[in-house]
Amino acid sequence: MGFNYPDDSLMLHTDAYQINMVQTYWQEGIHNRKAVFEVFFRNLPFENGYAVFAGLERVVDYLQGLHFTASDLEYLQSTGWYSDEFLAYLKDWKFTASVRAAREGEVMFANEPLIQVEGSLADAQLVETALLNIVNYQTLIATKAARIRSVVGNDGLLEFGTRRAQEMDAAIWGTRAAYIGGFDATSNVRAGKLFGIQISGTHAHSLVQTYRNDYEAFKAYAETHKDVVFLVDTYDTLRSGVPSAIKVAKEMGDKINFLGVRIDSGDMAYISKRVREQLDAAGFPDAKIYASNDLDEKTIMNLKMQHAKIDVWGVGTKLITAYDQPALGAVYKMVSIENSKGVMVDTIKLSNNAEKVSTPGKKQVWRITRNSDGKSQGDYIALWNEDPRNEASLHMFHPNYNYISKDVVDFTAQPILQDIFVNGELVYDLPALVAIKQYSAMSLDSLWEEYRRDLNPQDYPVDLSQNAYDNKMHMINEVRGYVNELDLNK
Ligand SMILES: Nc1ncnc2c1ncn2[C@@H]1O[C@H](COP(=O)(O)OP(=O)(O)OP(=O)(O)O)[C@@H](O)[C@H]1O
Ligand SMILES: O=P(O)(O)OC[C@H]1O[C@H](OP(=O)(O)OP(=O)(O)O)[C@H](O)[C@@H]1O
Ligand SMILES: O=C(O)c1cccnc1
Repeated sequence: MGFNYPDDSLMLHTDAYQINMVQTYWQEGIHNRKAVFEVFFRNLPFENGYAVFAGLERVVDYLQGLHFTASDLEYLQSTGWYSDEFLAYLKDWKFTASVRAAREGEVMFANEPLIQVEGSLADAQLVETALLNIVNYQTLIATKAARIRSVVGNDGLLEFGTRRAQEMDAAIWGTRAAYIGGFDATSNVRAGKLFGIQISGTHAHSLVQTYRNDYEAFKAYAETHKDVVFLVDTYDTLRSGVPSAIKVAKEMGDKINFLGVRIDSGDMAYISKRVREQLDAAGFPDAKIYASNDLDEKTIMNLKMQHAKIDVWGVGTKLITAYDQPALGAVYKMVSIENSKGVMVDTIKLSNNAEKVSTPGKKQVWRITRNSDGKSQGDYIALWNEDPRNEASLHMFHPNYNYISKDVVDFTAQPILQDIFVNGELVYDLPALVAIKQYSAMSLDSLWEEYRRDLNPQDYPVDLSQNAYDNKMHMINEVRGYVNELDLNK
């Protein structure tokens, strides 16, 4: 569509303040100073013990070949905010920064870089908004999906959210994120086409309403489809819906593959048990019971506690909208910048709220696993020039409560941030989606159960190296001293 702009691009999918700042830097001649920014979130969503990082593929797609098109520049000019010389600079601008990121599907934690952008101040600033937009949403949905997967065990899990999603992009990319987080299939046909996700589905109440009769509707449907699941709750699940489904399944025999029935209302624990009895008694012990209706991990867990006889769960609204926590809150913070002498200096953002004080310096996240059992001991955030693989013993301590500490020996340290772009060139082979999903399950599996449970999980250790910690303390003191000196209220 392009809203009548044949060359519409995502370049202006940003906040005006980014371009405004870049105009300042350009005017001052500092736009090419090197800077490092990192994306991280401060709190895990849904009070979960981990997050599933998602969005990298779209980030790559967005960054590749990013530039201002003619209509982008025309629009910027029409605002009257930017000088012709600056617009001429934007016309030739290309993204040439380096980007490092966690693999898609990786389990990640609060206060650790998910993505790192290192390049000119202009490059790093211009891409902030889109990067956050992508990663905030997709990571949130992948995490919600993983929570739901964790309560259903090996049951089937279908994504049904498109109709309730916050518009079309959210439906498509949310479906992809849900798949990474553990869903098996989706009802969204375009997501099937674009991403190769298995599509799946039953039928709506309107089919039954059209025929005004369960039996007629199921019969007509069965005559035109194989692998059928009948929605049995339009009029009366136990007296009409299920008996009609059974009748059609018996009549059609081998001509259809009767997969089962879906229930979408009522007391699903009670009804599913009665439906199971009816299907079994009719000789369909393998027919599955599908359930949907405002499900989420809490309701599903509760239904399982009630021994509901449900085999396949269809989840829409509460997954795709991240209903109980609609924002992840990931931020993009500058951690280092080149000074006028060409030297990189670390930067910090202070706050009265200790949680909001950023950790200065370009960093790597190291996942520390104990060799004896392959389980994660915690993440170790170190300055870029450090390499814990050279250490025989690693001192890990809580960044706020230093007395909580341990020394780890016989460990493997895996660097989490990978090179994605080097000086604007894509150097990363994007894995197939199914490989991302498998990687995610593996990454989750490396966590102790205590961090994985849905309710009140233990805090996974995210520690700073001694150098990263000392650097942070040093900078806090330095900035405090500077503010005291400068205090204009004095
Ligand atoms: N046994 C159960 N235990 C806990 N929650 C249940 C149980 N059975 C159903 N639920 C959930 O309770 C909620 C009931 O919602 P709602 O009142 O909208 O359903 P309904 O009236 O049965 O159906 P309809 O969608 O036709 O209004 C849903 O979120 C459903 O998933
Ligand atoms: O409840 P969710 O988790 O969002 O799952 C998707 C819902 O969408 C459909 O209902 P809808 O009332 O839109 O259509 P229908 O007439 O087919 O039931 C379906 O029956 C589910 O209830
Ligand atoms: O196929 C289904 O059963 C389905 C699809 C979307 C929403 N609700 C149900």
